[in-house]
Amino acid sequence: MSDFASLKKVRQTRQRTSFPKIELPASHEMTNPNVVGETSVGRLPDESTKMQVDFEPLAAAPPSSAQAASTLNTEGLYTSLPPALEVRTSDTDGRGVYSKYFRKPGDVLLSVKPHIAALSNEHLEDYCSSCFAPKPSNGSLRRCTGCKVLHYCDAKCQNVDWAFHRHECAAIQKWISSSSENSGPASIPGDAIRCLGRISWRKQKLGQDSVWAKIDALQSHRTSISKDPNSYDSQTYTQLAHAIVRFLGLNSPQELAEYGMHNAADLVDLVSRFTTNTFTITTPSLAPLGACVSPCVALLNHSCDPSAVVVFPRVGSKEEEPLMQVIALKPIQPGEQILTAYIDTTLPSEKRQRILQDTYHFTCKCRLCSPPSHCPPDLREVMWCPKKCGGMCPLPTEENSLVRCNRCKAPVRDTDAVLDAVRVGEEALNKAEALQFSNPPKAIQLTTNLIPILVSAGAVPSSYPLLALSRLNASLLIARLPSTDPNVEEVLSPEVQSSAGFSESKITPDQAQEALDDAIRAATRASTGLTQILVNGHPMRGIALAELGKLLAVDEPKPTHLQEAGSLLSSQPPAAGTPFILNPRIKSSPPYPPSGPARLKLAYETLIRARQELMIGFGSGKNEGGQAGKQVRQLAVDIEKELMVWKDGLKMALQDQPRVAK
Ligand SMILES: C[S@@+](CC[C@H](N)C(=O)[O-])C[C@H]1O[C@@H](n2cnc3c(N)ncnc32)[C@H](O)[C@@H]1O
Repeated sequence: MSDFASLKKVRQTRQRTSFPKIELPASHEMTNPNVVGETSVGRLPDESTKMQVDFEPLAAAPPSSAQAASTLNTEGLYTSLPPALEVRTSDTDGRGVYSKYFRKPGDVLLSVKPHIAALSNEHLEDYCSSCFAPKPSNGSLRRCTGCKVLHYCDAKCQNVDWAFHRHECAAIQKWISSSSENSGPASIPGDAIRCLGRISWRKQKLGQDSVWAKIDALQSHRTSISKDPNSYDSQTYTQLAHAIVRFLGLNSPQELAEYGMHNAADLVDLVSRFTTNTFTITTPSLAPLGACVSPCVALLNHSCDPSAVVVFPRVGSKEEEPLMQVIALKPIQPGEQILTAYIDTTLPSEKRQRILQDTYHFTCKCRLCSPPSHCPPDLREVMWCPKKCGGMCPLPTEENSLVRCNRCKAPVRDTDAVLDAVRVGEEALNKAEALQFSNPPKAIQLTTNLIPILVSAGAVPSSYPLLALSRLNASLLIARLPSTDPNVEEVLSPEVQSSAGFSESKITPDQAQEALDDAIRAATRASTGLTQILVNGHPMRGIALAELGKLLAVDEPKPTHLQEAGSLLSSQPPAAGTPFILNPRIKSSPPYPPSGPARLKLAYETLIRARQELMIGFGSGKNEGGQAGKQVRQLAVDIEKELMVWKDGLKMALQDQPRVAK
């Protein structure tokens, strides 16, 4: 049977889903890198290492040698793609990657070790900074004796990383000693800065014609940076530019030349190329781990309805990891552009457009963002028909409150109630997201309370913010589950006791069963929502199903619906994503989750479905669905054996029964 350890770990690492915002010491003056007519000076905290970074006027700055170098590097960048792919340029989205041949879902289109990668601060102790493997459950990682910050599996991993860590090691030590608080992750430069440092030091050592200069051939949005000093991108660019100057230990603008930069515009270009082209490295179960840059993967353009996905399935050798792969999600025709999603595509279109505009400076015109007029409403933005005819209506908005069912045409009368539920739900989601690590019981309470409000307002499981609340709720409830390890005796924290109304500090079997069943219901709701809107085989769907299957496979602390032995073979458990969760208006549903053998059978079926999806999202063939797919397969095999034991036991019990005389 399964345990919660891996599920809990996933939850702990789900802290960041997109490009990181870095924190600078308060002494850093915030200046807009692109304000024309205003002299902006970046101040460093340590006066002795103060360097003036004049960021003005960047938009009008002439092409620098770094930009000229990009022409040279473009050729090298394109030839690093495998022969089955080619780069083409269009007026709408610039360069993009096209497939020369037909590819089917699950095909690995591109497989590379990222150019540069760095773990985020909170993972530096628990993951190897070279191969990104987690700390072994029965052992520990080795700490770098220099910086005492990065950790490695062993000396081999450290050697592989040394070319990158060499300068970084000294720079981290200097950074820590000049920080006001000199312990804990806050006093270490973030993953974005460490990535930028690693690129710069490689370029400094190997020169402007080396592979490390390929980043200069990537797209920069320097000239599109907002002129508003308070805008998100303006602040991000300023912070990153200041921090990189400090991390590289630059004392004068002239020193930028060593890194192929000749003025502040070049520095901002570097930062812009990074923010436009960086990826979040994830674990095989999609928890964020850090940041990386891969110039050839960065040539792929975006769609909110993508044909491919970028994943880190952990199928490479230690030296190849973290191996980054682009996998086909849909059939791709010869000559078709391969498109991946840069953002969380479960969000509604307005939110997606805002993030794409703020971070990537473009307006998406994909099928989801600009649907043809006859298209049914997007399931991210719909509610059930108020007349319960089984049809759906677009969720009302402030601008469009006159909405009707797409089937029976009944209007939604109480639009204010729906608008209120959505508004309150969104507020609770923001609060719960902010509190999820500092105060999980409060975050659980917020999400648990708001889900029924949205459900009774008619929201479908895939709609925003219900799906986001359900996913957060499921991950919080999984993290709260007591350990299944018989050697670990857990005591409830006073916080959990008061929030859940427990009178004892030790969890009883009844409470453990209830907590497990709650987590299963929450995971089912989240998985149902994801299945409604994401394409078959999307890695998020596969991982959500795998989590649900693992939960169903956990030994029940106190089985609640023990079946008659004779009903084993005939029992029909509800399929994963049961109708009562899909449509709460259907009242006469069987109890969910089932108990005993019916539950085990459901676990098996869910894991089989998960494996089929993981075999697409994390690659078919040799990949075998990546590490997640292999684990799920093993668990399904174990459960199949357990089901056989049940069946055999039942047969024997029936044979042993005294025959009833006719
Ligand atoms: C990671 S780069 C992709 C490669 C880029 N097209 C190039 O020429 O280097 C991201 C940038 O490409 C452009 N882009 C990507 N997808 C797009 C789309 N669907 N529509 C318009 N522009 C897009 C945007 O300028 C975005 O900031």
